[in-house]
Amino acid sequence: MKSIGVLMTCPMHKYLEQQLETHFNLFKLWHCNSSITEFLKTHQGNTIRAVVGDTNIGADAELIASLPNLEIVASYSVGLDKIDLRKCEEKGIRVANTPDVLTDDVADLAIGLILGVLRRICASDVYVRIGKWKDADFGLATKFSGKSVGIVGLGRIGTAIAKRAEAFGCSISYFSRSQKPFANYKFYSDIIDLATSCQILIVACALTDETRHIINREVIDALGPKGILINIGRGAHVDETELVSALLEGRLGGAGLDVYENEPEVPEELLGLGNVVLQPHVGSDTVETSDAMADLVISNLKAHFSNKPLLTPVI
Ligand SMILES: O=CC(=O)O
Repeated sequence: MKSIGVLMTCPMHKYLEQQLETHFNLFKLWHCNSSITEFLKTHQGNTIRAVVGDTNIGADAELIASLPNLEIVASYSVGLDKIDLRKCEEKGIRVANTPDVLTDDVADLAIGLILGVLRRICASDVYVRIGKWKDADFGLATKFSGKSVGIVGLGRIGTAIAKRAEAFGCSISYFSRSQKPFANYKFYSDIIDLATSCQILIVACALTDETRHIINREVIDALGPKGILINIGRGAHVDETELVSALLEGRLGGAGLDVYENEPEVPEELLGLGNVVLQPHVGSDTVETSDAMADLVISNLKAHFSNKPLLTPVI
């Protein structure tokens, strides 16, 4: 397989890069200072048969159009929102992603964000470090155990979050396109009803045209001044301007965010808020999970080029 051209769209996990270099003829898109077209002209775009993208740069229509011999997009992510799936389908290009291996990490972080916001873990850590404890006690936080948790999207990650929250004695309800026969949680077909009924709302669905800005002003107001919003999905699930103004005006109790609309840009106003915990899109970024995701990308590519079924096919 050493002669098969594989294009990586941006720097990802070093181990993945090494594995791709070992098994394939690796091209790195970020090594070009010119346009994609220019890069592909100099690097013989027609030798490239696979693209490996991630949550930053996937495979959009322009990239797909410039690779006449592209056969597969193997994404180093579970999210598919940076891949033009319609184009891939149209052109018979296979698509694979990295589900399952990252579920636990993302669900763990969702719980971490809830605890971070409610128990004010980041603020109290700073309090100790800067010596304020010597002057006065930190003050009170808010209990997590027993709260009502609403989950937007009860897929693999949403279900893993639900299980964890259950262990904290929380009542679980969810919103999704359809009721899940396997889930013993209260189903809401209307997201406003879900937001009204829960204290913590967690976004855990895929980003699609239907779920873009699914968390809008109405949902935020339904969640209310004591409500907490957790987003481990995609920034674009939330109308960020509305989120910022709700937090500034006290119409929302707090937020734990791993993702933003224009990453790595984070709205300036959020930086000064004590009721907000911010993470730099690291839901699946542990050594163990990153290695497992990389192995899955390599296995999908090897399967494809050996005419075997993909391990985690999307298309
Ligand atoms: O955001 C992370 C992913 O889609 O894998």
